Amino acid sequence: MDMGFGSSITLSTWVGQHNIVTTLLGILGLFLYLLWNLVEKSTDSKKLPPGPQGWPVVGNLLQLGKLPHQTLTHLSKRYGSLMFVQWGSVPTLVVSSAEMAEQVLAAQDHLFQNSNSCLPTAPSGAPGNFLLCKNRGLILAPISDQWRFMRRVLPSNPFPTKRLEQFQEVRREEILSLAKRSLKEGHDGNVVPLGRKIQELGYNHVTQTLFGKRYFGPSSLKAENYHESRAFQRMTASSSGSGGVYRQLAEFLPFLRVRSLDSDFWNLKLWYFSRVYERYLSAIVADRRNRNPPSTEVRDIVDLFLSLQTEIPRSQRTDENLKLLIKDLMTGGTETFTNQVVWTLAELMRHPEIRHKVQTELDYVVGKERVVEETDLPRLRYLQAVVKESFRLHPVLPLCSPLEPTVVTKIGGYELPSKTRVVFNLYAIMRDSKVWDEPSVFNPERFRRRLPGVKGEDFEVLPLGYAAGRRICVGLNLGLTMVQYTLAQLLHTCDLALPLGLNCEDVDLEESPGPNLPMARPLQVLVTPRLPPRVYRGL
Ligand code: HEM
Repeated sequence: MDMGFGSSITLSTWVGQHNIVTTLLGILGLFLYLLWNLVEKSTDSKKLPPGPQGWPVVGNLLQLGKLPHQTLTHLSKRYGSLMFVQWGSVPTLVVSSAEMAEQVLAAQDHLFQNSNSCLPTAPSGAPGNFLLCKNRGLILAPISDQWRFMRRVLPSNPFPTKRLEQFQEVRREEILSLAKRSLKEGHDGNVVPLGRKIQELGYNHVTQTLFGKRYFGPSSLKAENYHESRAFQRMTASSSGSGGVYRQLAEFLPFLRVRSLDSDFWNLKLWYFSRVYERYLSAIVADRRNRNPPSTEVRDIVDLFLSLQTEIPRSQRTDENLKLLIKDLMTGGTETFTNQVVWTLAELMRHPEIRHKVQTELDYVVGKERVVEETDLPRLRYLQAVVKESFRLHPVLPLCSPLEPTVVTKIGGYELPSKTRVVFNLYAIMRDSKVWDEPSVFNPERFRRRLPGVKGEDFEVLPLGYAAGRRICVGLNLGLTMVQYTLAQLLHTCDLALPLGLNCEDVDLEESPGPNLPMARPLQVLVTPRLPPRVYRGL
């Protein structure tokens, strides 16, 4: 067969020759790649921190695995607490120890003052744009005037004690409802899916605090609320999920962001979901604005926003900003809380002696004739230690959003190119063996001996982000109170046990790569009452 190259050759000869050519080209490519790496290493070795060898184009992305915080922790043991990795086209510095975190943040805070920030695992296209309005709200927005405004609305301490007190009744009601529903469902020895119940509490609490509605549990299923409730439940279910590894890669490899690759219609679903969400929030805001006569009473965050006449200029008191705020607080305050409580309970089910100690403290401080009140929390010192230890071992946002200094900068003696992202691996920092004995062991006693705070001021325990990095959690007081109060009420009103045939060691602590690091397998327990029946009758 004439292949049109001037000479007549057979198809098999042509293919044979081309196989050789392809192999030679492959070898040449590999040789050039190794040479390129060698040259690059020798020129960069003085200025870049050590790190694992990457591949062309994808860099170290394929090495990250399903749980990047764990892989990076493992790698940092080999390459050190300042490690350089290449995430596709993005050069990244990973900080993995308390000492380095302090050096970078405390000493060099000025570098990050106007830095960009973007979540490493959030594909910017879909959830970023559709759900959280990238660049405009808080969570995914770079540090900008709009971001500063949003943080000002929730002043430097967004849920200060006085404002926390205002919503105390909501918390009490929702947490008691969780205990009552768990007891009811656990009646007759039924296994209770506690994780799901706590998730419902998380949503009910946030939607009640934000705009006075609840969508889970018996009272939400009243006839007039039924359809809205169902719609909300469908909406929350469809918004979860990370979109898969492929879409995560697309964050770092721009050429993967091709519309035709939306083969499972995930982007389309998210777009549809975001429209429904938008309509739903618009109705809530419009309803409140059109209330006649306008209410002067501040019952929730929406009321609060609308009442801040002097604090927020009129031009900023828009429906758009209010909706952005609701979206961010809902995203930030639900699954984080849920997963943190579930991780703590899982540890307590694995360690019955610690669980009993918490209950002994509760009986001593609260007694058995009434339920726990929020005002009891400061006296529950052992419970506080348990919560801190759970925050330390199970950070639900293990890789905080990276910071990106806008200028070339020197960190730890290394010169980093501009646009290098700096990622704080909270998981590694809080398991630093230079700071903690037996760092992987759940041992609340360590917080009885030492008392580092968890509000970002102490570089050894940073579960809520780092104060110096400016993006510290805006709901930290609320989150901390909710986690402590939920655990206290649940452990005081209920006895928890593992289903028949399961031992403590069977409680599986495997992490799932889902958003906010849930447990891979749901926590299932038996729930029975532990207070005299008259206490429950009065609730
Ligand atoms: C146990 C509960 C919680 C944990 C462990 C937690 C953890 C965190 C962490 C680590 C960050 C920093 C993320 C980063 O640097 O990228 C953060 C930010 C944030 N959190 Fe929380 N959080 C909790 C509860 C809450 C609650 C109850 C709310 C609100 C109702 C909330 C709202 C937010 C928001 C809006 C941000 C973004 C702040 C910004 O980027 O400026 N969080 N949270």
